[in-house]
Order: sequence, then structure tokens, then C-alpha cells
Amino acid sequence: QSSLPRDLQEKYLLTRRIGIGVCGEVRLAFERSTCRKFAVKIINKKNFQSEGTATRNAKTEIEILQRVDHPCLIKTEDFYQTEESFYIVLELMEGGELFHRVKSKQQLNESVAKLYFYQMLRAVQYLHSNGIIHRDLKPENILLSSQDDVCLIKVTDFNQSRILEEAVLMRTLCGTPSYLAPEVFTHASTTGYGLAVDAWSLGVLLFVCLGGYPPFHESFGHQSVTDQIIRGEFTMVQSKWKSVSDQAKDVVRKLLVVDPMKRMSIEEALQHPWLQDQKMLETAHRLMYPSAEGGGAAAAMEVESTSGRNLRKRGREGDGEEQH
Ligand SMILES: CCC/C(=N\NC(=N)N)c1ccc(NC(=O)c2cc3cc(OC)ccc3[nH]2)cc1
Repeated sequence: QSSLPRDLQEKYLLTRRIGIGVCGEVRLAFERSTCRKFAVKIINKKNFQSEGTATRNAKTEIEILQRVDHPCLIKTEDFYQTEESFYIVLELMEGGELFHRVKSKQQLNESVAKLYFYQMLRAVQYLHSNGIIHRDLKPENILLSSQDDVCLIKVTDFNQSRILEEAVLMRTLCGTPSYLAPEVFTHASTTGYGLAVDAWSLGVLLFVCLGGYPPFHESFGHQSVTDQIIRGEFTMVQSKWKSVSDQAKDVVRKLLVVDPMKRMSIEEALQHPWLQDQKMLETAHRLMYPSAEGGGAAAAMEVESTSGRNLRKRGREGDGEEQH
């Protein structure tokens, strides 16, 4: 048991482990003064090849977490560190990881999968509008707010995330182009291509929620997982997929497209017929914007559009501008 920072101990009582990851664990914690429950993510620095990388990654992750504000993105409460670890105090997501939910239910029913998928799309749409690529979307990084099927989801773990440095690309293009590779000029290295990796991952996530098993896995046939992915070869086993609608399958097939330029984007996915489901949208907005409860969906849409507008404004004027 590595020694916990004293100021963390003074403010929180850390109890049992509730989650385990490659770079550390998650403990259930109680704020001593209020008895409110929190999750404390402990990230061991030794897992990174060098001290510098650990600190840089964590700093980026913390910067992202403190900068983003969306109902479907995890929120940090506090941050501590010692020589060997980072301690991040987070809102507790009582439902745990989507990974365990899908595992225990074999597969989610389509309306639940749709509700979760829509929230993931909104979270990733928000990240992308802030110039952030998540790059590591998987069931372990999708948390559920309660044990109920109808619940809020939150995306977490920004360890692999990258903030798109358009400025770096601009500077590059100012230099002599003669040594630059073609992809620097094509879509490949600007926001378009980078963002598409998250669309692919959301396709894998939706496949797992609907089918209860992953589309690419070493146990399938003779090919390596990498070959299966590069070829975009997956199978929708009848026994699992016969109860899934054609529209849901269409979303999966349009996201699991190998060519990033041909892959359906997040925006296109949000417009797909499968998600034009008023009942689901009302439930999702009620979960995401409970304060807008009184005015119903209209108010929720109002909240969405204003927050979207603010974002775009901030994007144009850079981060310096404080939005009031
Ligand atoms: C800022 C830290 C973001 C992060 N990981 N970041 C990283 N791995 N670099 C991360 C990773 C995992 C979690 N997990 C949880 O919060 C969590 C809550 C929870 C509750 C459970 O049962 C009630 C079971 C598992 C849980 N995981 C929270 C944050």
C-alpha cells in the first residue's frame, strides 16, 4: 500500500477497490466532512517508460479534464500526487464500467444500446468541437451513473487523448514544403482524419453493446486481430444479431469502414435514421440536462444549442476569451 498523500487522507477516506486498469486502480472514497462518495483514480507513474512521459501525459489528461464541461464527460473534483502516483478524485459513477454491464447481460437490448450510444456520440461530438481526439474509446472507459438500464453515461480515461494542434500544422505549412509527406497536405493530418479514429471505436463499442461480443478478436478464425481490423472483416452471428434492427446494423456497418474518408462521421451518425427516435432523445436530454426538466425537450434543445454556440465562439477566439 503506497503511502497516500496526507492532504488526500485528511479530506477523504479511501476504502475498497472498485475498478482496475492497466495504469492503476480506482478506489471508493468518502469525503470526511460530507460523507459524499467519490471515485479516486490512482495512476502509477512507474507504468510509463519515463518519469517525463508520465507527468506529461497526466498533465495533458488533467488539462483536458479541467477544460471540458459536458454531461457525458467525467468531472474531476480534486488532484493530488506523490513521487510514485497521481490521485484524481472524480464523481462516482455508481453503475461502474459499461464493460461489466454488457458482460453480465450478454448483450444490451436495442433501446438501451441506442440510449447509451447517443450519449457517447454527444460526448465525442463535444470533444471534437474542442479539438480533442479521445483515441481510446472502449467499454472500460464508458461509465454508467446507476445500476438502472436508463442512466447517464460518461466517457473517461483521456490518457491517449490528443489536443489537435492546428497551430503546429500551420507552422509546418509555412516552412519549405519540399520535404513534407503528401499526407501532411491531404486531409490525413488535419482534424478530419484524426477525428475519424473515434468514429471507428464508437462502431466497435456499438457492435459490442448490440452483439455482446467484439467484432475483431484473436479467437475468430486464422487471421490476427490486426489483419481482421485492417481488412475490416467482422461477422454478425445470426443467433446474436437476429433480434437487432437493420437500421442499427446499418450504423455499425457505416462506422466500421476501413477508409477513414469513407467512414461515417460523428455528425452523420447523429443524423442517422436509427437515432431519430423522439422517445430516446427525450430520455437522453432528461438525463443530460435535468435542470431543464420544467421546459421539457424544447428547453433541453435550447441548452444544447447555446452551449454549442459558446463552444464555436471559444474555438474561433481561442482559449483566452472567458465566456460569461
Ligand atoms: C482522470 C482519470 C480518468 C481515468 N483514467 N485515466 C487514465 N487511465 N489515465 C479514469 C479511469 C477509470 C475511472 N473509473 C471510475 O471512475 C469507476 C467508477 C466505478 C464504479 C464501480 O462500481 C460502483 C466500478 C468501477 C468503477 N470505475 C475513472 C477515471
